[in-house]
Amino acid sequence: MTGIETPRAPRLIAISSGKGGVGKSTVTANVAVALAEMGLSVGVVDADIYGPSIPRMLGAATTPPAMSPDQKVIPAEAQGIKIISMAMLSDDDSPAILRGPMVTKYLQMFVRQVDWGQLDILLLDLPPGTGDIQLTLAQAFPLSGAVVVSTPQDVSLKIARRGLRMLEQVNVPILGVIENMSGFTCPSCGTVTHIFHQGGGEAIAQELGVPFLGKVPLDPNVVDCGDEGRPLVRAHPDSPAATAYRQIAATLAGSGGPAQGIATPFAWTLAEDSGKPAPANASPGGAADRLAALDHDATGLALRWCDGTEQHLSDRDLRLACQCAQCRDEVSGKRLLDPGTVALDLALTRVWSVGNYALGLAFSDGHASGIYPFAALRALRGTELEDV
Ligand SMILES: Nc1ncnc2c1ncn2[C@@H]1O[C@H](COP(=O)(O)OP(=O)(O)OP(=O)(O)O)[C@@H](O)[C@H]1O
Repeated sequence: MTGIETPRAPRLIAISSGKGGVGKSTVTANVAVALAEMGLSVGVVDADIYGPSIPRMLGAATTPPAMSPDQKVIPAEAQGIKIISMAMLSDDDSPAILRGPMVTKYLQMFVRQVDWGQLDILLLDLPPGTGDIQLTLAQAFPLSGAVVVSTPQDVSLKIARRGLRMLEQVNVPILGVIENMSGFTCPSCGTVTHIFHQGGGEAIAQELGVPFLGKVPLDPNVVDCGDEGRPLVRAHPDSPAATAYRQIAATLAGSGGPAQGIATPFAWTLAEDSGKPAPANASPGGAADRLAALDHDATGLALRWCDGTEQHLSDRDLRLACQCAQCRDEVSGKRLLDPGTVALDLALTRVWSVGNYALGLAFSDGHASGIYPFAALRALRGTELEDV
């Protein structure tokens, strides 16, 4: 059994930002504490592998973690929160130089091979940016949703907008936008003054139709608290920033509930009929881009979508529709796979989930590199495929 396959799987919420230094880790640490204060059982994965700062901000030890008898990593604990971070696996002075695939490997371990116990929420403090690593993460984990942190500055907001679009493309529900360093809290009287522009985060949330979770003001105490390992929500619980963190936590606690559709991750081996996902509810108002059930028989793969639409695609048609780099020219979109080489009796052998947005398919000819996004699958019409 893996770390997240507990009887009640925790909600995995990614905290992301388009660029570094906007306060993503500070938000993660304070929101985690606020969630724990609400009585929830909270874990944090410091997935910011290049600049792990969560242990410092929460005052957790960075000594190498112990292993449980069943060879799981025992997370550190501080402020009532379970924490795992790259900072525990490498010493402070040697920055982690890891390439993309290694990062994903570490993160898989952080989520799946850690003895988390029974968690309600697992927050993932992502590395900044909207590149490959973030995309791979969205594919590797069944995220309940993601939060985007931005500052009120134009450039940060533009990058945040790009990040939001990327998350939308991979079907990660966007739980909302947080505008950090919005206005300045006077250390003596607590009044918030808006030195820079403000409200940009709210405008972007509105423009993209996602929730706006709140504004956290600039507060010099945030920096000291982060450096001393005493999160602001504990050290200055009545400050405007602490109030903002608590409001954000309350909204997050009630959002990102179980996503519609079949539970992910799954890996279904057809010959053994093992790992087949259990069907979920489908109804006319349901999501058109979520799968409610999968079945397979001699005529092909049957898909039922959450809005009740039924679809049937033969194994061979699915193989011919593969969009991987071996089968399609990435630039021209021209098919490289010769339909004449695909046997008429070719069969589907395995089906697995890719994040919340696609299926991976393997076939009896050994081909297993195709990823089939839900939107692309829905657009396929078996009998209308232009092939022989
Ligand atoms: N609301 C705030 N008021 C004042 N300082 C803040 C606030 N939020 C964050 N900071 C400070 O800004 C700096 C960057 O914050 P943090 O490390 O959380 O950003 P980040 O987005 O996680 O950065 P990176 O991903 O690049 O590591 C820290 O010194 C932190 O204390």
